[in-house]
Amino acid sequence: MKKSTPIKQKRARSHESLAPKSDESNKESSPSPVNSRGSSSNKSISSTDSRQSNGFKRKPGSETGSIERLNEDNSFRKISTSYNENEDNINVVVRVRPLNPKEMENGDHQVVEFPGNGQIMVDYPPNNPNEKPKLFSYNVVFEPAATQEDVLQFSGMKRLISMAIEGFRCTCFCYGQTGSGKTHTLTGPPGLIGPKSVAYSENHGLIFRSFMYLFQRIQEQSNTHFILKASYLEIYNEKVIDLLNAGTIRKPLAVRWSKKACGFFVENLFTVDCEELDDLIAVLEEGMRNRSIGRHNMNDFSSRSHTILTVHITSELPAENGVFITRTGKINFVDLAGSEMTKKTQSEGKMLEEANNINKSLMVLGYCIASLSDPKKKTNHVPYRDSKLTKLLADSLAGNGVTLMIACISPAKFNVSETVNTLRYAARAKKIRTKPVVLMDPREALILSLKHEIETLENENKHLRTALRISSTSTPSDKNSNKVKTPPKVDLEKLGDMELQELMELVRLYVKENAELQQQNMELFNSREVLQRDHEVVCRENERLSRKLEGKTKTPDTGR
Ligand SMILES: Nc1ncnc2c1ncn2[C@@H]1O[C@H](COP(=O)(O)OP(=O)(O)OP(=O)(O)O)[C@@H](O)[C@H]1O
Repeated sequence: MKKSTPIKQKRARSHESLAPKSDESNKESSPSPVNSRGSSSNKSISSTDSRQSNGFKRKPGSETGSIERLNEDNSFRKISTSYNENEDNINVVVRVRPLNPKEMENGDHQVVEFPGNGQIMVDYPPNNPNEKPKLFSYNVVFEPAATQEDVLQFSGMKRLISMAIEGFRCTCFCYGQTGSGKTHTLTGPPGLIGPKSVAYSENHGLIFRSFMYLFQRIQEQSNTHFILKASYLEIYNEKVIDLLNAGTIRKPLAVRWSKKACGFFVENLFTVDCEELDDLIAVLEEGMRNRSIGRHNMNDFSSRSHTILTVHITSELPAENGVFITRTGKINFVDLAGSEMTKKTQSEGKMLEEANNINKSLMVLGYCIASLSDPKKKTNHVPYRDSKLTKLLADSLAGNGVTLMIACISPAKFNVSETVNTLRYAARAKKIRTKPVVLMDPREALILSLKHEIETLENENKHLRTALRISSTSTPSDKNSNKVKTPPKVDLEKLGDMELQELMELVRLYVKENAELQQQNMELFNSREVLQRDHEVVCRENERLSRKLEGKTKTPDTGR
């Protein structure tokens, strides 16, 4: 069996110092940066909790519990959150960015509040005494002071990475209006990733941190061979552009349907082998360099396209009998372009065309989410084919994947209607249910199952043979006992070296032998039953005759 080169077990560049330090988050000053569903608010946790790591500690004995952060003075500060690893297949978290300098300059104020337990309250419509504030509930809500590391630790991203390693198709996508912090969450502030990028910054976003975590997990599994490949594309004005092979012409690539994989794929998309962490980071840098960015009234570095960075993870795990189990998982990082009100962004010309395309594809995504989240509509048509974005996300939303949606919002009153729209969108996405499955190499899965079958049949046939031998000694007249042809004897340890055809032939012989042995056993069983019945009849007749004989010998005594 072909084996691939394992991922090199060495750390890359200067990222060795990247592991989050326990006091990394101490610089935060807000009392409640994260809150989440199911948290037991204001419950304090003993500082002797053994499950303490990275400056955080969790409620003992439960995966769901409050998270507190370690302060510089070694006391723990409640950050009002709970962390539940076993969430739905589509987890939805909300990240609220801080008010930006422009909003503060304009005297804008915050219209969102955080009641805890994964809830967020929005004063909408603002300052209307006749309307109650809108309350929404999610898996986790990250408040403005939450750090980039908080997002990795508590969004469920680590679970997603582990699942991708196990062979699931996973997707993390950021959704929200323009300027709400999607790119910041995924990659960090503008200029951080690029030729002059620093080795490590606390501003590094979720992608960078996920790569780190991915390599850490892979290096822990020294008995498994991993092959990592990455691709990076953007959907700009409904055209798919390869960000790793963009060239000067930026030739668009076709999105096609694969019958075999039952999904859409991008034809001729460049995939790069990534043996080391640095290779993945180089992919991120290259893609970020080539993506389309523009400046408008609400964001100086606005993404003018949707981007999808995919890491394919193939693992080869040695199983029994020299067989390898191959699994291919993947993880997509999707940075959606922000929905925008063109009046507010004052987009015109090229920018306006981009905005219209962005809004259109997001609208189609919205329709798909609405259809999928409504059990009544689910059987109806889901309009994936109406945009390239939804074609490529179809699998993540409704197929066999596991998805994390990070809804990014601004806290400012100026953006409140877009904020409520995003929160509604996210609430709908939360209702979608998927059915995740592990992707295994079908040929190797077949070989493995054939080997199990051979072993089971061999054991069963052995028992049947023994049963026949026992029966045939008790019924020496039986003529069938030696009629069955035994398959050639194989060393079970060497099954791994056999070709698929040989294995299938072996299974066929074992199945044949099994059927014949079953037949013989059945015949023997039937003839034994007949013998038993005859035996019973003879016994009963014997008894009757004995009783009769007894009666005859007793009569002369009583009569005279
Ligand atoms: N949580 C945050 N903390 C600090 N700064 C943030 C945060 N979120 C966003 N910002 C800053 O706000 C600005 C806009 O953010 P970003 O570019 O990520 O928005 P976006 O949602 O990706 O916008 P677009 O859809 O236009 O691309 C950036 O300067 C970014 O660094």
